[in-house]
Amino acid sequence: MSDAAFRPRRSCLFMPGSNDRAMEKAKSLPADVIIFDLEDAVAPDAKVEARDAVAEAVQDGDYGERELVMRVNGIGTPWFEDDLAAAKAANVAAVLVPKVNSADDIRHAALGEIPVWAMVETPLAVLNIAEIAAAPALAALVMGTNDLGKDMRAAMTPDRRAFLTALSMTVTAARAHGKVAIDGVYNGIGDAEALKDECDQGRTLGFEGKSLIHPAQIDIANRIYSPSADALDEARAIIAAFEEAENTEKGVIRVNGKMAERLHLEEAKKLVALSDMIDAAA
Ligand SMILES: CC(C)(COP(=O)(O)OP(=O)(O)OC[C@H]1O[C@@H](n2cnc3c(N)ncnc32)[C@H](O)[C@@H]1OP(=O)(O)O)[C@@H](O)C(=O)NCCC(=O)NCCSC(=O)C[C@H](O)C(=O)O
Ligand SMILES: [Mg+2]
Repeated sequence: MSDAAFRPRRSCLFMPGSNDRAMEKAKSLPADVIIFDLEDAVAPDAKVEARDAVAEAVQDGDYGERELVMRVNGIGTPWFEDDLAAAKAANVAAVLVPKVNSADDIRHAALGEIPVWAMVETPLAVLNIAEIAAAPALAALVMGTNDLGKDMRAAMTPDRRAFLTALSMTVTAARAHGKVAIDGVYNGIGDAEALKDECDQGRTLGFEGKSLIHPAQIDIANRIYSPSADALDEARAIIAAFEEAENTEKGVIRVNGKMAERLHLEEAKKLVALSDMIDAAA
């Protein structure tokens, strides 16, 4: 993954492109990624106005370091082509395509330099996840557990047991191809404890962040998806140990009673770099 692609994506806040107040508020919210939605959160008769409003908001700036992503309407809808053109003209950081089913869909949405993010929210997308993740234009996979649950006729339980296969396949495919994997939204706005549990679960599965629907969810996602103080201490100890003169040529050493190989050194450097980026943006 290039340096430009490596950045914090702990909290990815969705907002309807038809909600001017939310788009204004987002300028001061500590979300790493802002996802302006033109799809399910916008009613059909508000689509065109929302597209113009999002394009204007992105072009006007004032969102600081936040990564600005536009979720367009699905391929085959009357709005898709114009949404893509607006995303390109506004020079968004990425275009998020819903209801993707195949690598052909990614090619269809590819906009030259603008990376494509894909919602993983259909049973076909889960079955085709390896080819979707391998598509060159694809930069990130974002779980859509609401649509996936509907199509699978699966129950939304707190442990998300119906989704574990899809969640894990998505992370595996993303990792196999050096792409980003973002977990799905949690619909309960006032339930901080349940959101925390779901963030813990997503992090354990390997996601690097969570998509969110409300400002009250940002701090929890940021906290859980930030490197912990203990993890940073361990990472810095591994880096320092490999820098010692007697270890510079070694493949494996002992650090604080644990085995550390070069792969751990690589991970340690990434963790420290991520933490530095988070601190710099704060
Ligand atoms: C879910 C909501 C409709 C709740 O709205 P509401 O009850 O009006 O929120 P509050 O009164 O608590 O809002 C307080 C203030 O915060 C601002 N706000 C609210 N939500 C957002 C937001 N997402 N981004 C930015 N700012 C937000 C309000 O404007 C209030 O501000 P102020 O008045 O100045 O104090 C609402 O939260 C909402 O619309 N959320 C996003 C919904 C959305 O985008 N959905 C689509 C993406 S999720 C999805 O599609 C899932 C996926 O595809 C799948 O299949 O799983
Ligand atoms: Mg969806």
